[in-house]
Amino acid sequence: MKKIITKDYATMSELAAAIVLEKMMLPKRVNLSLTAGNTPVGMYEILIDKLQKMDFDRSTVHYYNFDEIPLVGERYGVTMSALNTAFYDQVHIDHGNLHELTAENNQAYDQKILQDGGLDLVVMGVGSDGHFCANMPGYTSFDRETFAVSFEKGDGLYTAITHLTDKEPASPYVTFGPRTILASKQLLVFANGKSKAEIMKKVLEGPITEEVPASILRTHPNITFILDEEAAALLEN
Ligand SMILES: N[C@@H]1[C@@H](O)[C@H](O)[C@@H](COP(=O)(O)O)O[C@@H]1O
Repeated sequence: MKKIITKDYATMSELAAAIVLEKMMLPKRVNLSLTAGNTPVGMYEILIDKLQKMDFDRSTVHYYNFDEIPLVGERYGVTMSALNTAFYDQVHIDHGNLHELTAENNQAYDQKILQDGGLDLVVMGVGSDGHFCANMPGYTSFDRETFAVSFEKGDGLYTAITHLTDKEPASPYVTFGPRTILASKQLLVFANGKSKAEIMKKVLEGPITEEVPASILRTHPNITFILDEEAAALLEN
């Protein structure tokens, strides 16, 4: 496990962008999974700026969304819409290179990834409750590959999900499971700000437990955590 602590959000974003860019430039097919959310906003700004200025072969890089909350009456769910806006549309990624995770294809998704050569890099944030992708505390089993989770209007998951979108979510949501993530060749996890300090202490230095889903990530042999000083404030090591 590699841990990098940066002085601020801008430096964290630069380092993350450099790791992603290096992968994108490999002279071969590259399979990436990238996170939505607030954490990667700075990273995407840097990547967009660099990619717009360089001659970049977009055809060799493929993107596999790692979770999705479908929306009632909408073509795209929460994650795909967010990634389209934050990154894919900005750098004109061909839709043939975007692999949507859906309620229909989730059971075959791990097999598809394997057939496509496996994931080269997954970039993830961590929720302040310790979730990664959509592996929530209380709904996580470390044995799982990609799976769907049903919810009903008004139940605990529905309530948790409505914090992530202003629109009406449609059951089930879908997510990579821990086994899907751990099968990736490389992982990058980043976190910034005081609101992530307590959870990053648990993720990096607490017990590995399904109650803190992201704690399993540190068992991966090729994982880098990048934290700004605020998110790292409670770490002992
Ligand atoms: N599905 C996403 C996660 O992939 C993301 O890591 C998390 C943290 O988001 P943020 O970066 O906004 O804190 O939010 C959502 O739940």
